[in-house]
Amino acid sequence: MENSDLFVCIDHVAYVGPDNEDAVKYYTEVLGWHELHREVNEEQGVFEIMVAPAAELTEHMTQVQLIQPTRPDATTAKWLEKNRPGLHHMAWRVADIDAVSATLRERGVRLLYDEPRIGTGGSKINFMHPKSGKGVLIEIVQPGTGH
Ligand SMILES: C[C@@H](C(=O)O)C(=O)SCCNC(=O)CCNC(=O)[C@H](O)C(C)(C)COP(=O)(O)OP(=O)(O)OC[C@H]1O[C@@H](n2cnc3c(N)ncnc32)[C@H](O)[C@@H]1OP(=O)(O)O
Repeated sequence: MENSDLFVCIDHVAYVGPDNEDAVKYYTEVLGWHELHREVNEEQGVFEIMVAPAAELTEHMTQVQLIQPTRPDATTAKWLEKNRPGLHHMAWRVADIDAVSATLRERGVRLLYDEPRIGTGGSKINFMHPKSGKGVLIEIVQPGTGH
């Protein structure tokens, strides 16, 4: 795969905190952002709200994903025990997650899941371990139809 075919844009940046309704109130009422989507992802143990600076997404617009853990054994709950609320990960959009995953593995990148899992809006997701992301947890995401 050519380097130019790997990544499309920064899809979203994820904030983790204990109270999503409080976080979304701040983004919408103080900062003037728009809530575009919300859902609970049982597998990941997160309640997430997608917000953007515009009411309609343009092609490569980056969203902020507000995340509240839904159970104590969720990875984000464990993260909150060790860190203050704040930026948790960055997600890079891809067109073909299987092809990109294969190329990244060939290049020695450590992906957390053998196969993609389901993310926001039916997207397909995987994560690069922070050790493979220069200290940053990076999600790769192939958008679904409800994104
Ligand atoms: C639904 C969705 C969507 O977008 O559609 C989502 O986003 S779900 C979002 C929530 N889901 C996820 O995050 C799933 C992927 N994440 C994970 O599986 C986990 O968080 C791991 C990345 C494997 C870390 O778990 P682990 O149990 O190993 O934690 P740990 O505290 O022992 O951390 C191991 C090392 O990774 C570092 N580390 C942990 N979390 C980090 C983070 N968010 N950013 C940067 N570094 C991080 C720790 O500092 C530590 O470094 P040192 O070893 O140097 O001390």
